[in-house]
Amino acid sequence: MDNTTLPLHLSHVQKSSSIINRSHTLLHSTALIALIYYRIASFFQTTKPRDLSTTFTCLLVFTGELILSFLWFLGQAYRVRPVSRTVFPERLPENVELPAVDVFICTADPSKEPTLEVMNTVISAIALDYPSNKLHVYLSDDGGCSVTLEAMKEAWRFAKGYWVPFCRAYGIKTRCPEAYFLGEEGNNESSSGSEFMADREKVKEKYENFKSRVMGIRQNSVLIVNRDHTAVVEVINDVSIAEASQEHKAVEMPLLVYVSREKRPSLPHHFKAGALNVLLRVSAMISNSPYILVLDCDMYCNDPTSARQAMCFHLDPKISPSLGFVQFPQKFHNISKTDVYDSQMRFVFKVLWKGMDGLQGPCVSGSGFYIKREALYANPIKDVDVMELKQYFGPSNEFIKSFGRHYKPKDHQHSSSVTLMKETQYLASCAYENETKWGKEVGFLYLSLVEDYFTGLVNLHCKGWKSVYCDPVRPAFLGAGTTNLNDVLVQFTRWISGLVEVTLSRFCPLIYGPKKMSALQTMCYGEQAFFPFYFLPLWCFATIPQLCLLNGIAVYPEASNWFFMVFSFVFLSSLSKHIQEVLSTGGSMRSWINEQRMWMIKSVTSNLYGSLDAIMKRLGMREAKFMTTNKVIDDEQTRLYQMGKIDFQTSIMLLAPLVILTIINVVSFVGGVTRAMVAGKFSDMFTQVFLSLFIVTMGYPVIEGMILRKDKGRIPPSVTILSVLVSTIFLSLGSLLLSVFRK
Ligand SMILES: O=c1ccn([C@@H]2O[C@H](COP(=O)(O)OP(=O)(O)O[C@H]3O[C@H](CO)[C@@H](O)[C@H](O)[C@H]3O)[C@@H](O)[C@H]2O)c(=O)[nH]1
Ligand SMILES: [Mn+2]
Repeated sequence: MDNTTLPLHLSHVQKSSSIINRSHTLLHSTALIALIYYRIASFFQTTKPRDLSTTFTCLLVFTGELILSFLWFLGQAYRVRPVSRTVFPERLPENVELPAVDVFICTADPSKEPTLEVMNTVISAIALDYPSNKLHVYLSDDGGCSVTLEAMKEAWRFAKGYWVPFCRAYGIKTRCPEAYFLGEEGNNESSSGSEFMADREKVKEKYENFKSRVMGIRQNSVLIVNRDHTAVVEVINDVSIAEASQEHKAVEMPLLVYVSREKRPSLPHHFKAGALNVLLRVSAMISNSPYILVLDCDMYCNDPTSARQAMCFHLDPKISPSLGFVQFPQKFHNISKTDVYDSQMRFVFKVLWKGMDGLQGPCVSGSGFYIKREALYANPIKDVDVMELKQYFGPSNEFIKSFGRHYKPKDHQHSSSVTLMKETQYLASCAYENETKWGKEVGFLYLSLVEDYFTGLVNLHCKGWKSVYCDPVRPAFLGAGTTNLNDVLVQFTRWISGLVEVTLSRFCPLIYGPKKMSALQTMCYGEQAFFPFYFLPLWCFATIPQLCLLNGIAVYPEASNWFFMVFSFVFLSSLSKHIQEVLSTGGSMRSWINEQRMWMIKSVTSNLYGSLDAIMKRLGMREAKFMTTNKVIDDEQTRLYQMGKIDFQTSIMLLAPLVILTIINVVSFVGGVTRAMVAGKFSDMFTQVFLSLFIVTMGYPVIEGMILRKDKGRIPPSVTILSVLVSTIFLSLGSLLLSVFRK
């Protein structure tokens, strides 16, 4: 059949989901309106006048309900039109017609990001199934560490000498060597002839050698982040290395470049966004590819065809002019069966992004996206005079010349010329961005710690660019997920802080978005901007009804009241909708519990601290700080994670809220049941007793960690004692206050 007439990709609206979703939205919103009516009416009722304590606590609970309803309402935008997609890379044009791709990999800290893992990512990118003269791999080293540069040379030798030829000869699917030799592929391959087995053995041995050399380099150096150095740009595939080994045949290889931008302790460097902007400029001088793949240093390429899959969208003339980027989900290679921490963020990548894909497209998700270079340069490239361009892009003439220049494959040979290297160093210097629009309007934006979310919002979707979500069966990229409570919460706190930075700025999506994006797309971005504030209703619902229960104050309608049905419906309807969404996307009841529990845990800790952090930054009381996520494996922690046991080894700041809230709910549940048995009255407090029971059930791992567990990951007795103290103070002070204001 003629390839040119067949579509490169298909999209498919998930009809049944969207019908279920829309009906649920209708029912649930009706119930919410009834609930709000009940609350308002009860404040004004005159038949049973209320005392001050009741009014005040009901007002608090009502505020919590309003915040939850608002967030729920914003979230409905994801549910309107979920989409899934299929690609047909075999229908792409010939290799000569494919556009060039630059791969950007970022690393920052050699002590938290093991060099071997980073090199595996680099090698997997070099080995992508894409014409090698159209592939260029850049590693940005914010650690400024000679270890990384030396290891890269080793990686280049191993890739050129053995790995790439081996992968090409046998069509190996797993192109990350560590994953390949750990996994099953190859051991039971159907075509496992004796020649293949021999080659495999040889490559394996060379890989072991490569590994021990990298380990050796690490051992003989100090692994500290260098915060004071000039820019280093080095093209790795220089002739000296290629000729050094006689064994190397004429293997065509992609270009490999090491970039470590200038760092000075007194100057801001804007973390990953700053690193990516330097790569944008440096790569423009060397390869200037029209498309860019961005990867975190732990996210190796697991499917060599991802670039071709992305091109199925970028090369479709119908969508290409407005298509900014193709996002693949973040997936992880170290997720256990139970995944207690929901480290894979199932819901985001299985439900939310599919929902946005049916609108203007998913958010930039930090890693695993193929973006159009032009989209990052913002508007004013065409028909503007050079002086104006310089105000945007900085003083480099060479860089500005790159705009019109089309990439020529032969340029490789000239890529290490002296003048060129001088220019790239200049482009990678701290001073270059002064008085320019980099980070403000051009490239990746600096205002927020979640540069991905923010850049996607302001520079892409609000400028009219669209995105698509590509979630093939074989994961395109696999990274290292956070698999202990501390890493999960620290990472989440950073994200929350970054989101709140945007929410508090003039770019708050609900203000900035409506004129620039559709209402539904704005709602999705808004949901993420306001989702940090979940900590308000969750803290309220975990303390106020409980305190009231112990003091005999009812904050919900009694079980015989008609409105009791409304409250029950709202509760059950939101739980069952979540269950339906988890089950219909391949999750289990266990995943539902984990997601629900982690949402509660994160809300009362990370959401609270992250929001405070952002507010303090806003007030100038705190400086932005990027805590790089730890990617080093700890055996004991991995064991607990594999067993599905929460590892409570974390700071007291993050742990205490969980313990305090659990204790308060245990006390109020016991108090409530006792009261019902003694007074024989159950109906007026039923909801409050039930709420405590629900929280205690969800918090069961905390109780287990306090009392039953003896391993390293248990809750330390000191934290338990402190929490008992704080809970007692809260309950007695609270009770005192309530009684003062009660007649
Ligand atoms: O100053 C810095 C800090 C970080 N990084 C790199 O940025 C990447 C992401 O950092 P990581 O510590 O792994 O953070 P995560 O929270 O795991 O990353 C998620 O969240 C980030 C936004 O906070 C996104 O940029 C990432 O793509 C996304 O995976 C890593 O490759 C780092 O090496 C830098 O290059 N320079
Ligand atoms: Mn990461």
